Amino acid sequence: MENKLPIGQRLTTEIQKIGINGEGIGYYNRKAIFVDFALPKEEVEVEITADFDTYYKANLVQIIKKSPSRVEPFCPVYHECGGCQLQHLAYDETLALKRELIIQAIRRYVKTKVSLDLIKPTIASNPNTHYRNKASLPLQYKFGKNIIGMYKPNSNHLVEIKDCPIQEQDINKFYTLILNQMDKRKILAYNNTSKTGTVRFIIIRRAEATAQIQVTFILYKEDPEIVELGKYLVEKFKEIVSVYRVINDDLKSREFFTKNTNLIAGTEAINEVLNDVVFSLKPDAFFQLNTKQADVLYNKVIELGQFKPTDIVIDAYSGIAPIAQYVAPHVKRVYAIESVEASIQSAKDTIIQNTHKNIDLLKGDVVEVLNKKKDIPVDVIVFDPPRTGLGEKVTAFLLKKKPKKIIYISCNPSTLAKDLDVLTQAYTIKSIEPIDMFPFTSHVETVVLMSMV
Ligand SMILES: C[S@@+](CC[C@H](N)C(=O)[O-])C[C@H]1O[C@@H](n2cnc3c(N)ncnc32)[C@H](O)[C@@H]1O
Repeated sequence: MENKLPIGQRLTTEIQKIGINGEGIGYYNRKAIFVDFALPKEEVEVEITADFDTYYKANLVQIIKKSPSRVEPFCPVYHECGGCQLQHLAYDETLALKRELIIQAIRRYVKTKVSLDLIKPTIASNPNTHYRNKASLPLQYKFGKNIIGMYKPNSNHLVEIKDCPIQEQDINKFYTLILNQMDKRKILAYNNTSKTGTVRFIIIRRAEATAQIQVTFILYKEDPEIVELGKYLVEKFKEIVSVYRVINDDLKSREFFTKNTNLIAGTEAINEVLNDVVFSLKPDAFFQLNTKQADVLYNKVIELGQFKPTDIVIDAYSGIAPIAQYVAPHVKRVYAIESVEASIQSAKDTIIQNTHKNIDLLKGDVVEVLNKKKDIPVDVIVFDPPRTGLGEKVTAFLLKKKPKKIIYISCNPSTLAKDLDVLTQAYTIKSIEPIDMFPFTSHVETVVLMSMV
């Protein structure tokens, strides 16, 4: 291409919009330049760091014309850690930007015209700091101490995290306490170069309603000292009620849990309470990371569903079935479909402990279960799939089965928009509502209500 920019080239560009990962996007000869930490309408000097077929990547060198929405990030390691992408933008503006990301995805993938009036303002998270109820952080042993942190994006440099403003305060507190105990007991983080140490990750999950904490140690190999530490933690701290250890020596896998997962101290689950329902949380069961916003999301489902006592509802991709639990009092029957055994188990325990017994748990892949149960006379289906979205098989099922109403919860605007493109052949979009589940990150949750044309 003519006028190709070499690596290291500096240039000035005006940022036009924000990308799906929160980066600013400027252009050079109509080829996009992705610049982390740059904001729309800013004039910036950048340095090209990579050249791909359709875009450049560049570092921000200096801001020549600053956006009025730019603010000072509140985390001291914001620029290194990579966990958040939007702390340099005023919170209200992050909400507007998340709505914009959905608009961009819909314009790109949905052929039917979608009126902007249908896309509501993003529902803010309150609180928007210390909202995260679970952290899964890697460890390193450095200068005679265990440290915990996040890997700097695209590097093996661990950025130490001491007091994360996104995690719940108790999670920060117990990370510090556990690391101190590990140092004292000479339990070391695993090091793959020297093959020393054992602990690869520590996961801490906290239930907001009960303040109970569950700690899970992901180990490279067995370590009897961890069992002792687990027992100590449960005896010493009233909040820590459940400690697990997992042996996982597969350094390439992104999964934490293996068949070699054992409770080493305390109870099997911690209890969270939402909408008067007690949820049993085992370490590998899915639970939304922002507890208060999860309640907002589930109440939104109730509001949009306008359920009737005669309704039959499906909660697809149900996790531990919180949506089924919220919907159950309003309808005749709910079928919850989930493939992961741990989540099904937690959902079962939740049903046993609570009053709503009109929920049937169906274990398996959503496509297979829907096809097996195709004769159920469904009124409303609620979908909450992973980032991959519904995909061809589920959308084809819906176009054939034609339930009256669909509520689609999505954590990925692109796959959502691709699925909507197919579903709008038979369905009318009634509303699209972004919900901020992960403040100051580029992630956005969306709830879409659709009904038969
Ligand atoms: C985004 S979570 C939603 C969970 C739940 N609605 C909630 O709010 O807690 C998606 C869930 O879908 C499950 N899942 C992923 N792929 C699946 C599939 N093909 N069939 C059934 N469940 C699946 C995951 O295990 C996870 O629990």
